[in-house]
Amino acid sequence: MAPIESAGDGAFAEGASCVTLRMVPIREEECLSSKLLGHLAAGIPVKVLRAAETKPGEMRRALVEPATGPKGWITLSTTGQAMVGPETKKAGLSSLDQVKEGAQLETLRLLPVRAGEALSSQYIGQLQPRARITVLEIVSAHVPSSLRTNTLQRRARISCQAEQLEGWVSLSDSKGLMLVRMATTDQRRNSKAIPVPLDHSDTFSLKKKRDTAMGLLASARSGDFSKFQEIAEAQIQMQDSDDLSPTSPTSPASPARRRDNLDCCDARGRTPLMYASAFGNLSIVEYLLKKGEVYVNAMDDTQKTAALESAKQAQVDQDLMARASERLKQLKERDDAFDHLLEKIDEIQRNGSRNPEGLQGLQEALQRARETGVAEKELQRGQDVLDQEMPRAKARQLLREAEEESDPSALRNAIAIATTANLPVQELAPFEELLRGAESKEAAEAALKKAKESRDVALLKFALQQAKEAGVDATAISDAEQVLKVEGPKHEARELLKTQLEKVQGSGDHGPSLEDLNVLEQAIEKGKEVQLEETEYARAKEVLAQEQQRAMCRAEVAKVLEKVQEVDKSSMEAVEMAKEELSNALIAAKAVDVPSAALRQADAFRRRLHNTLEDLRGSIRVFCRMRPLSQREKDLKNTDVSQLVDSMTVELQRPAVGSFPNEPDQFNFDAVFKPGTQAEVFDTCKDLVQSAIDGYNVAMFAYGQTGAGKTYTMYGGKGDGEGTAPRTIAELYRLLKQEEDRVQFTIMASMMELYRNELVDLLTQKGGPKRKSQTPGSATVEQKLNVRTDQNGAVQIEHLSEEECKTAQALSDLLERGNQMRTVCATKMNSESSRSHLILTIRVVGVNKQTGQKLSGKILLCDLAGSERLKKSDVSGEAQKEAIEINKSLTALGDVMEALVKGSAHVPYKNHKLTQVMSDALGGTSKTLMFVNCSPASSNFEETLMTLKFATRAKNITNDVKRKMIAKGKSMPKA
Ligand SMILES: Nc1ncnc2c1ncn2[C@@H]1O[C@H](COP(=O)(O)OP(=O)(O)OP(=O)(O)O)[C@@H](O)[C@H]1O
Repeated sequence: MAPIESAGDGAFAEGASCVTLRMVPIREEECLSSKLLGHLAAGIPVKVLRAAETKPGEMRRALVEPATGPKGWITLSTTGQAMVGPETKKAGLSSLDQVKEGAQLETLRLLPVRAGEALSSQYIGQLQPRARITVLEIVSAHVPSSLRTNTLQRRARISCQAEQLEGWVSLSDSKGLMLVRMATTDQRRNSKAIPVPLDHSDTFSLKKKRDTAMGLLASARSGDFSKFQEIAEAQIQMQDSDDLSPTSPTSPASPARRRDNLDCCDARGRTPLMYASAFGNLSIVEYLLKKGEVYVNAMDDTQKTAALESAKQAQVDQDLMARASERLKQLKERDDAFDHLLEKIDEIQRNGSRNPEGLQGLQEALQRARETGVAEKELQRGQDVLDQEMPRAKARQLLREAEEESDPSALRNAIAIATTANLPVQELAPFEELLRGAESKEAAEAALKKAKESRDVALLKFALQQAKEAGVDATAISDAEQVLKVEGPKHEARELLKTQLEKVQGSGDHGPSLEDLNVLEQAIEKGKEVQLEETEYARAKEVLAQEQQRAMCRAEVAKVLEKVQEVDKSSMEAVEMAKEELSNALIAAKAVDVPSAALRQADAFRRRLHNTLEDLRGSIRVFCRMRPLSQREKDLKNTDVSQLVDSMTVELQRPAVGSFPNEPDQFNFDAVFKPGTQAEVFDTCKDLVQSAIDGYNVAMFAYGQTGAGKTYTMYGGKGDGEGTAPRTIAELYRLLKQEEDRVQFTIMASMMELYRNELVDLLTQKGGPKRKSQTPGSATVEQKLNVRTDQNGAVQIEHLSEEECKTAQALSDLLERGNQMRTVCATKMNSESSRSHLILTIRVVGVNKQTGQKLSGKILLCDLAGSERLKKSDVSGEAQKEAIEINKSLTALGDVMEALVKGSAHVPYKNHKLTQVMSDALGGTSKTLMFVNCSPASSNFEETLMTLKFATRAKNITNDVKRKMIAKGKSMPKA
C-alpha cells in the first residue's frame, strides 16, 4: 500500500509543517514503548519540533506539535508506509472532520459502493478515481462521539450523478488515509447533491454494534471467556438471522463479509484476537481461531499481529514460533482462499454465469477453499451458487447454439431448459422474442409453401408480404415470386374475363354494347396470351359468338328499320316489301334470341306497316286488348290465362283439367295490346283520322264482354288515361289545322245510343221508347229516329240532331253532354248505361278552297254493349229482355261480318238496327277497326275464348278498297 503523497527531501526538517496521513499514535517519549498520549486522526496538521535520526539520513520518529492535542512523539513512517506527509493546499482535505454533509468530493481511488453503511452490506457498484460525489450523510455526524469507531466514522452515504449511483463508501481507509479530496469549485458548481432522508433505524443498529464491539474488546482483554463467548454468539446469531432475512441488503457472499464485531478494533486498530493473544487468554484465542471469518493477520497501529503478541506472551521457543508461523501461513492461505471464493461468488452473482470461465473459477476457488479448510458453511454457499449456475450456464450455452443455428425447435427446447433453470426473465426475454419471430417465420414459410402450391394470387401476395417481414429464406421468396409472376397475369385475365362476361350477360333488355363485346374479345385474347386453360375462356368465347351474332342481327334490324321509315305508304308493293324485309330481319333476330325489348321499336313499326298494308288492302283491322287482372280477380285468386307472344299474337291458356295441361290457343290480330297504354293503342290507329279527312268512312268500335275494358279503350279517363274518342278529336283538329289554308272544313257531330233496338238522341233526348219532345212548351211529338240508307249506301238517321263543332273543345263538350244524357236516360229506364250501344258520329266535310272540290268522310265511334252469356249472367225479367236484345244485335253484327268474310252477295245489314246504323262503315269503301276487349281472368276464360273466336271471324275480310275518287276513275288528290 503506497502513500498517496510521498514526502519530499527535507519535508520533515525541524519546523516543517506536515499533516498526518492516517491515524498516528502519539507518545510521551521517542521510544515506542513509552506512554501513549493518544492518537492523531488522519489529516491533522502537525509542526515538526525535533526529528530523531535512526540511521543517517533516515528519520523515523519526531517530536511534533499537532494543531489540536498535546505535543508528543510520533512515527513518521513505517516500512513502505508514510504516516505523515507534507501539508498540501491542493488536497485541501486532510481529515475526516473536514468533511461535512453536502460536501462535493472527488475520489482518489477505486471505491466500492455498498447498499448499507456496514462494510459487509451488499456491493452495488464502484466509483473510478476522480469520480465526483456529493456527501449525503456521514454516520459519525449522527452518532454520539463516545460511540464512534474508526470504521464507522469514515463511512458516508454519497451520490454520484455521473454513475447514477447512490450508496455507502469509505472516505478514508482503516489507517486514516483519505480516499477522497475536495472537488474544485468548478466541479462543485457542476454537480448537485441529491438529498436523501436519513433512516434513523440505522443509528440504533450502530449503537448496538458499538456496544457489542466494546464488550468483545473488553472481555478479550480481561480474559472473561464466558462473557466473550456470550457476546460473540449473540452477535453471530444476530448477524446470521440478518443474512437470512429476505429484506437484508447484506450479501452473504460479499468478499468483504466478516464477522465485523469479532474483527472489530479499538482506536489503535487492536482486535479482540490481538488483545486475547497479548494477554494470554488462550480459550478466547482458540475460540476466535475456530471462526474462519476472523482476520488473523490484522495489524494494530504498531504493525503487530495477534500472532506476534501471542508468541511474545507465551515466550515460545524458536521451534514453536516456526510452527506458529507455519500455522499462520496456513491460516493466511485459508483466508486468501476464502476471500477468493467470496470474490468468485460475488462475481458470479453480479454477472451470472454468462462467462463460462467464471464458473470454472468458482469451481477452482471452491476446491482451493476446501483444501485450505474454509468453513463448511461457506463452502456450501459456494457450492449452492455453483449448483444454481451450472444449469443456467448449460441453458445459456444451449440458447446460444440454438440462436446461432436459427433452429426454432432447438430454441424452444433451450428456452424450456432455461426456464427450469430459473434464468432471469430479462435474460430470457430476447430469446423468447427471437422464438416468436422464428415461429412466425416458420408459419410464414408454411403459408408461402401452401400459397405456392395453390397458385392463388391473393394468397401468394399475402404470404409473400408476410414471409418478407418474417425474414423467410430468400430462395423460398424468389421461388414464390416466380410463381406469382406467372399466376399474376393469369389471375388478371381471369378477373377481366369474369367481370366482362358478367357485364355482357347482365346487360339487360337491350343486350350488350359493341364496346362491351370488344372488351370481352380482348379479355379472351389476353387469356390465350397468358396461357389460360382453354376451358377457362370457352364459355366467354361461346357467349361472345352468340352476342356478336345477336349484335349483328340487331344492327341489321336497326338498318332495315331506318331504311323502311321512308317507305312510300301509298304504294302497296313498297309497303309489302318493306314489311317483309323488316319481318325477315326480326325473324333472324328472334332466332338468335335477341331480347324482345331490343326489337320493340322495329316490331311496332312492322305492325304499323302491316296495318298500312291492311288499310291499302281495305281489310277490317282487329286489335285485341287484354286488360289487366282487377284487384277483385286477384283477391279471388284468378290467374291470367293470356300470354302475349308478340305484338300481333296472343295465346290463351285453357285451365288445366286435373293434372293435364291444355295446349294454349293462339290468335293472330293486327295488333295485340296486353294491355298497352292509351297512347300506344291510339298511335296504332290514328292514321284512320287522316283517312276520314281524306274522305273515307271510318268505324272504330269496341266489342267484348261486360267489364272487359271497352269503355276504357273508347273513352278512358283523364290526361294519359284518355281513350280513343278524345284522342281522335284532338288528332282530327290537329290535322285540320295543318290543312286549313287549303281546305274549308265543317265538322258535324251527333251522339246516340241504341237501347233495346231503339235509337236515342243523346243531344236532345229524342227517340227511344215512349219518346216525347223535350222542347219546352211544345206538344209531345213522336220523333222516332229512323235509319235510312241512300242510293250510295250512306246511312242517315232521321230526326237525329247534329251539331257543328268548330273547335275540339266544342266537340269534347258535346261528347261530355251526350255521356251525361246517357246516364240520365239509363237512370230513367232503370238500366245500366253499358246495356246500350253508344255511337258518336263525326262527319268531316272538306271543300278545297281553290277547286271547290268537296270531300266527305265520317268517323263512327261505337262502344258496344257487353256481350253476355245468358246462362252465366243468369238474369230474368227486364234484364233478361235487355240481354236478349243485346245478343241479337251482336249476333247481327257477327252475321254481317261473316257475310263479308265469305264474300256473300247478300250482307244482312238490315237484320238489326245496329248493323243498319253501321252499314256504311262496315265493308264496302269504309275502313273499320274493331277493338276486341278481353278479360285475362281464368274465371272469364270461356267468354274471352268466345270473344277471340268472334273476332277472328272478322280478321280475314278483304274489302275492295276503293276511294270514292277512284270509283269516279280519277286519281286521288287531297281534298
Ligand atoms: N287497359 C286497361 N287498363 C287498366 N284498366 C282497365 C283497362 N281496361 C279496363 N280497365 C278497367 O276495367 C274495368 C272495366 O272496364 P270498362 O268499364 O271499360 O269495361 P266495359 O267493357 O266497358 O264494361 P261494360 O260492358 O260493362 O261497359 C274498369 O274499372 C276499367 O278502368
